[in-house]
Amino acid sequence: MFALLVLMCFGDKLDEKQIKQVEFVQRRQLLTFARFNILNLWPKLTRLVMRKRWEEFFQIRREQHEVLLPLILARKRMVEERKKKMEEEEEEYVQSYVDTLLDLELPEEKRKLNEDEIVSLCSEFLNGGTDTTATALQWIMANLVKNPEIQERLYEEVKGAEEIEVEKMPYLKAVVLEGLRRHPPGHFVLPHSVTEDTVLGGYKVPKKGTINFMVAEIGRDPEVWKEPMAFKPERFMGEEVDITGSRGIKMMPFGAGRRICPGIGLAMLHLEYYVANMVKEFEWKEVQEHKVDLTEKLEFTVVMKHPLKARAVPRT
Ligand code: HEM
Repeated sequence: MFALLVLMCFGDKLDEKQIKQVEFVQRRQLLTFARFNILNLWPKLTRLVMRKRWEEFFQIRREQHEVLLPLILARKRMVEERKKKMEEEEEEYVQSYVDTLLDLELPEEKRKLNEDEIVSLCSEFLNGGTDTTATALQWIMANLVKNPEIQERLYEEVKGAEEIEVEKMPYLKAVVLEGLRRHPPGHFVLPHSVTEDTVLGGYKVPKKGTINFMVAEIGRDPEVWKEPMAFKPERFMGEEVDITGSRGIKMMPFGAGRRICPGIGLAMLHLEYYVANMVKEFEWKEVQEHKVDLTEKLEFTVVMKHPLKARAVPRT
């Protein structure tokens, strides 16, 4: 998943060593996220009393720059060369995320993004799109291992297809949606700030107050969902479910409204393709010594406390 996101971000394929370097700086950032969060609460105060931690934070950021920036600049040079070539030889190339950032002009400020901003946006793209999708995939596969009859019904839908055409596979979509409802990778959205005094559900929320939403509880509300803790993709069959929240909210694994996850389309596509191909090529069986255990554990996302261990038997 990470290598795929790196390819989408920087364009041309990087070698294994480069991917490992990117993975190292990004993973370290994720793992230290909680430790540095406090610096953000009272920056003026913590700059005085937590100087060591600030230094550590800047050092990690510097090292991230040292790895990501050369890749961005190399891509910039390559795109410029290719653009020249294209004019001469009409050659085409696939756009990467970095290309779009290099082209972007901020309309209000009438300026291009600077290097620091591009590094941050690449980092956000890589971190935002890897753990979330990989976690969701693991939960979905765990439920398919635990429920062989659901896996079999899905296999019936995907087995004949030469290529996976997700729009013709309603049960596949239902399996992915049920996975996201029952096990959203994030149990909360990112913190949101209120722009004016307001009242929500009878509670006064003051201007600048921080609020969040209980994503997992919403998707497991027994007043909205029948048998909410059961894994039943059938509940999504024949029913158009809108997960963007534009027509009411029954589940919101990607958030809702203006700050909804910008990777929603990509994530759904990745999940559908991965699940379909994994089930098409292999039968996923439970291993006696490693029974599927759906206990949750909070890391950067809410992951399986005991990661899935299954036997993948090639389909003949
Ligand atoms: C199953 C996969 C994913 C899930 C469940 C997920 C979920 C979320 C959630 C809940 C938020 C916060 C929304 C809010 O605060 O209201 C978010 C934000 C974000 N996601 Fe995703 N996401 C996924 C995949 C991706 C992918 C593939 C990308 C990009 C490649 C991505 C990039 C982002 C970014 C950049 C933000 C921050 C947006 C902002 O600050 O406004 N996500 N995501």
